[in-house]
Amino acid sequence: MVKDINRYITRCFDLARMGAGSVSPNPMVGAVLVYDNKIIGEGYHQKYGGAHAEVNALASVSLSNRPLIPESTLYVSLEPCCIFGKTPPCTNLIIQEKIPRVVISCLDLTPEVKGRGVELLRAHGIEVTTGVLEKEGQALAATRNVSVSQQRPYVILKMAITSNGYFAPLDRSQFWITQTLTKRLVHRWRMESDAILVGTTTALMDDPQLDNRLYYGKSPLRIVLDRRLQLPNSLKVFSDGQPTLIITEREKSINSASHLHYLSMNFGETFWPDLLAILWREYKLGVILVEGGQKVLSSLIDTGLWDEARVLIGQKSLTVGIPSPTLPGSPEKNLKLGFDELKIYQHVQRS
Ligand SMILES: NC(=O)C1=CN([C@@H]2O[C@H](COP(=O)(O)OP(=O)(O)OC[C@H]3O[C@@H](n4cnc5c(N)ncnc54)[C@H](OP(=O)(O)O)[C@@H]3O)[C@@H](O)[C@H]2O)C=CC1
Ligand SMILES: Nc1c(N[C@@H]2O[C@H](COP(=O)(O)O)[C@@H](O)[C@H]2O)[nH]c(=O)[nH]c1=O
Ligand SMILES: [Zn+2]
Repeated sequence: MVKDINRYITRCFDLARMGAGSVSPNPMVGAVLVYDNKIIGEGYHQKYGGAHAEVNALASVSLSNRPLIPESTLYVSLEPCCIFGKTPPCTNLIIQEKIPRVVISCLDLTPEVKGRGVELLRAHGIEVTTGVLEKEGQALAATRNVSVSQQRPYVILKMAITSNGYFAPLDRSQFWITQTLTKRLVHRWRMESDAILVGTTTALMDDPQLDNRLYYGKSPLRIVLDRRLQLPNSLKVFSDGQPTLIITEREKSINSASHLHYLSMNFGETFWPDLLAILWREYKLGVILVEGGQKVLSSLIDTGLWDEARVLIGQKSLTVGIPSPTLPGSPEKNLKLGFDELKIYQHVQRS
């Protein structure tokens, strides 16, 4: 029985992941409806602003199976919403459809939901089980749950380092550390993020494209720090016609192209919390991938404003160079990627 429950929740997770890159700042959510140990409906949140997983799961039930709904169990990877957001509350639908049992992996930490969805269902006599494969469910909902509780995007630090711990050559020229195949994984991470951010020197020295060329799906918004608007217009992030947000303390340059957006702000002590709060509140960015350089990554680590770090270790080495940023603690995961290695660190926020 527990095995079956875990299997259905795992199916919810698999469905939820199909929304990666399309639903942020909403969470990835999957749902299955089960009658007599058979799945009769399943769905996931496919697009930001679109129908929720529960709605899609119920809509997928065939006409002949519809009478079974009031005798079925709904499995959902995240607590059903009980608020009017872009769509009506899923709790209303579950109550209307007379679903007698709901099994949930983890709670939605959106302040207006946060357990109220569960309470509402129980108040209507629905049997609710929570906490099934909770750790996996929380990992899937982490970007959403961190952003709604911290009022800022979920921040992923990404860096490539040499086998002997260097980040870049001393002259700051571009030095490719990882194998070609790893690049495709990085482009997948880009697709799954709402924005990529880099520092001024990285934009200048690497002239990166910062787009998703090697995986399916969208490219994220590019964010470049350019305090004094000193970077040349010829850089790819400014000249390829795709959108870039430039963070500066100057006023927007007159005559700028329409794909270039400017955010003028103070580069003082509270720069990072101020910037992240604006990116969440005004730009609705739920996940940011920070791709360097060393100064930008180190200053985010120092302020504690990061949630996850993905460190790629290549086989190449440098005899001298800029040392890699130092992360506190030890990695939660160590993975082998062909000739490269990937270490994933999680940063537990003080809330
Ligand atoms: N191995 C890897 O994964 C990567 C390596 N690189 C390499 O790293 C090198 C560049 O790194 P690095 O020199 O550290 O430069 P960064 O790309 O981190 O840019 C740093 C500059 O950004 C500006 N800046 C504005 N606000 C901030 C802030 N709050 N915190 C930090 N910087 C801020 C400053 O310039 P100003 O004072 O002018 O405002 C600062 O000097 C290059 O060699 C590049 O090839 C880059 C990315 C990834
Ligand atoms: N050197 C290095 C990386 N560098 C990162 O990749 C950016 C280039 O992006 P693009 O121009 O879109 O391909 C560059 O500015 C920096 O952020 N990444 C890696 O996976 N491995 C590497 O060895
Ligand atoms: Zn909902």
